[in-house]
This record gives sequence, C-alpha cells and structure tokens, in this order.
Amino acid sequence: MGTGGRSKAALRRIFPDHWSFMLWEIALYSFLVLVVTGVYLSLFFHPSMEPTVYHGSYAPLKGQTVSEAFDSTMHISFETRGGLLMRQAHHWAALVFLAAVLAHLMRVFFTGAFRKPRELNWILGFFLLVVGMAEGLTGYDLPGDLLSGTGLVVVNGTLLAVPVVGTYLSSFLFGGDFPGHDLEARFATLHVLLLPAVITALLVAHLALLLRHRHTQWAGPGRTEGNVVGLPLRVHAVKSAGYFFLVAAVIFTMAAVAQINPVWEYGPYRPDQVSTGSQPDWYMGALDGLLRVMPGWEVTLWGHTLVLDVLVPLLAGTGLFLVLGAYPFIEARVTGDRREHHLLDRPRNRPVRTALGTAWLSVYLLALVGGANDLIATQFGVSVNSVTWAVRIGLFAVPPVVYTVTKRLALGLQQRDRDMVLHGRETGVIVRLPNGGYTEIHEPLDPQRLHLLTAHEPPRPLP
Ligand code: HEM
Ligand code: HEM
Repeated sequence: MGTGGRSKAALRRIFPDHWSFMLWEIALYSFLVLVVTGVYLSLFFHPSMEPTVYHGSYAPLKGQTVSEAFDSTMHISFETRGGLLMRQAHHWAALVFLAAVLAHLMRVFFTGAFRKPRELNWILGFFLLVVGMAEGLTGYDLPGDLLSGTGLVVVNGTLLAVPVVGTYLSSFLFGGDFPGHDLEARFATLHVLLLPAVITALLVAHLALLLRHRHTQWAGPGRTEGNVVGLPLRVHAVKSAGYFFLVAAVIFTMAAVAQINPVWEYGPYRPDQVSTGSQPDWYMGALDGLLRVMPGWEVTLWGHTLVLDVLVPLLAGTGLFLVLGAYPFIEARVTGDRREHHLLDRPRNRPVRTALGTAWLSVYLLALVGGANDLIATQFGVSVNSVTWAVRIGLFAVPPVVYTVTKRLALGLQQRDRDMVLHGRETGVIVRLPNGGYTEIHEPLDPQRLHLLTAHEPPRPLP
C-alpha cells in the first residue's frame, strides 16, 4: 500500500472513546506549546556564562555583574515584545506537560493497559517521562539566576557522591570544575536540540506502536479482545484539534495572569550565595525531598568517604523509578500471565496492582512533601525538623497502610458489584409487606452495566 493508502487506512481506524484516553492529549499539546514558545525564546536567549554588566530597565539590578544568559533572560522578560508571556507560558507548559504525562501513566497503570503486547510501549513512555524530567531540569537551569544555580549545586553534589566515577561525571557534565564556563552552552544544546529531538523520536515510536497494537478498550456489550468499538480516527482528529486550542488557551491564560520564576527577584547566580526557600519545579521535588530528609550519614572506608546522605536518596530515587519502568515485566513474572490483553481492567478487580500503585504514589507524594519542608515550616509555623521527621517516619509507615486500605477498599467494591449483580440496584423505595415487614425494592441492572460488572475474569489467588 502507498503512503496515501496507508494514511487513508489510518484515518479509518477506530479508536475507543473514553475521557481517560484523552489525558495524553494534554501532554502532547503542552509539548507543542513548549516547542513553539521554546523556539521564540531561543531567538533572544544567549546561552553564555560571560560576565556582563546589567543595564536593562529593572532598576534594582542596574550596574550588577551578571552572566549573559541572565542578562538575556532579563531582556526577554522586560524589553522583548511578548517575551515575558512566552517565558511564563514555556514554564507553565513544562509543569502541565509533566503532570499530564504522569496522569496518562497512571491511567495506563491502573487499567493494566501495559500488559502484553504493550510492554515495549510502556518502556518508551517511561523514557518519555525520564527525558521529559531531564528536559525540565536543563530548562530551569538556563536563566542563570540564583535559584537555578542553587539547583545546579545540588546536581553537582549528587554527581560527586557517586563512588569512584563521581568526580569524572561532574567534570564531564560541567567541563571542569563546577560551575565552569561551558555549563550554559552545554545545557542549552541539551535543552534546545538534543533532548527535544529524543522526545520527538520517542513520541513517534510510541504512537507508531499504538497504531500497530491498536487501542485497548473497556469491556462492554459487543467489545471483545478481538475488536475495537469506537469512533473513526478522523472524528477524533476534529475533537482533538479543538482540545489543542483548549490546552493552549489554558496555558496562555495561566501565563498571562500567574507569575512564575521571577528571576529578577532571585538575582544572578553567585557561587557564594544560596537562595532561601529554594524549590525545584514540582517534578524534581520528590527527588529533592529524598535528599532533604536523609540524615547526614557518612562513612569512611579505606581512606575514601562514602557520602551516604546523598548516595542513599540517589539509589532510593533511582530504584523508585526503575521499579515503575520494570513493572509490566515484574507483574507478568509473578502472575505467570503471558497472554495478550486488549480489554482493560477495572482497578478494583486487580486489588494488589491497584494497592501497589497507590503505595508507590504515597512514597512519591511524601517525598514531594519532604522537598517542600522549608516552605511548610514557614507557612504553618512549625519547625523544619518536625516536618523532616514526619516525612522520614511517613516514608516507612504510610505505604503499607495505603496498600492495605486500598486493597480492602477494592475488595469491598468488588463485593458491592457482586451484590448488585445478584440482587440488582437499590432503588430507595421501601414497601410494606402484608405481614407488616418492610423491604426495599431492587431493580435489575441494565444489560450494559451487568456486562461491565461481570466481564472480568474471576480473581485467581496467587499461591
Ligand atoms: C519537554 C519540553 C520542554 C520542557 C519541559 C522545557 C522546560 C523549560 C523550563 C522550565 C525553562 C525555564 C523557563 C524560565 O522560567 O525562564 C526553559 C527555558 C528555556 N527553554 Fe525549554 N523546555 C522544553 C522544550 C524546549 C524547546 C523544544 C526549546 C527550543 C526549541 C526550548 C527552549 C528554551 C530556552 C531557549 C529557554 C531559556 C529561556 C528562558 O529561560 O527565558 N525549550 N525550558
Ligand atoms: C509525552 C508523553 C506521552 C504521550 C504524548 C503519549 C501518548 C499516548 C497516546 C496518544 C496513547 C493512546 C491513547 C491513550 O491510551 O491514552 C498512548 C498509549 C499508551 N501510553 Fe503513552 N504517551 C506519553 C507518555 C507515556 C508514559 C510516561 C507511559 C508509561 C510509562 C506511556 C505508556 C503508554 C502505554 C502502555 C500505552 C498503550 C495503552 C493502550 O493502548 O491502552 N505513555 N500514549
């Protein structure tokens, strides 16, 4: 078939319609906003660490020595037409992008859409998440302000803590001693060229695999493992175009009314200064949080210091993400289920998977709270040590509780489903019987609902 024939066939493809299948669109469209605003910013941004004297219109910084990168960010914000709007739209879009990627990941996880034959697509998606985070990290380090410099000190410290190769890693990344002179040029090449190209390639492969495997669907009358019930792609395309404008409109409205990353308030980066209340963007917050709550342990072995207070959080954070990336393979191994699946699971019908997912999320969210320990302390007037200790204890105590509660809830919901299938829906209408007793009228479920509640395989407990 020629290209024309292929694209016509693709447009006739059927895609199931469900709101949760649209989360990816927020990710894709915020990425498009990132590309458009990013290209605009690169027209005016100078990725250079050369010192220069600031002469722009922001009076408090006039006459200060700043890097050319910081100087150009200030010019984008104050003198370039549309510059501040574009900068803020770029930054807001980055926050929305990663939130949408995570939301899409959760929909795929909790519905079991990662099972055979889609494991490879899960891995591609997982890399999209990791490269997306790296793209955000290299992005907010570009403006050369005190906050981004403080973030880079953390990055450098983390690299240095890696045994044996840490010093080399740091010197490769920064081109010599931190911060060196190459940082801006390197991070800009990574951020503007390399990583966007990698994200685009991963996206193309992700979507090509999706077309190849066809989309999963919820169980329902007429829906089987072998078909797809839904709307043709061209109908989706029209809806999706509208959705693009909605996503772009929301991001630009946020950019227009809500300030983000006011670098002029932080001032330029200076190695001898650290900003207080410094926060990374939210998607790096969990990793930062693990670093913040780790006790300051160090051991010296054969004359070498092992910086456990950085190494342990580094390993824990990496492990947290690796487990997520490898989950489809772990589940297939444990359950021994290697069949292909095209019908989605309702989360309640997979209590263990659902409970593992919520337990993972609880670790992630607690680490995120740890990353905001200083802000929570100042906002709520509590000691920063109490917040840190609460997170330390929480990281061990909360996940098992979340696991147990979720599993019990899922089993409870299953029981309610069973009740509804056997006895019908409670109508709330009470009637009096001839013998004086009272009873509630139960209505049989409609066939669609009955199908949904009974379509899944009966659970088979693992040995
Ligand atoms: C997933 C994709 C991307 C993410 C998550 C991302 C994230 C960010 C973030 C958070 C900043 C800091 C903005 C600020 O407050 O000043 C930034 C800056 C920047 N980004 Fe991106 N970006 C992405 C893609 C791109 C692309 C595709 C380009 C160019 C083609 C680009 C070009 C730039 C430039 C030139 C800056 C520095 C300008 C400035 O900070 O004022 N970005 N990026
Ligand atoms: C830029 C980020 C991403 C974009 C634009 C994207 C896009 C898409 C699209 C369009 C679909 C089909 C619609 C849907 O199922 O919702 C899809 C499905 C899928 N995605 Fe992503 N994705 C991204 C990131 C991820 C991540 C982080 C993961 C997981 C780690 C992932 C795993 C999957 C899987 C396994 C499927 C197949 C699900 C199915 O057929 O039901 N994706 N993705």
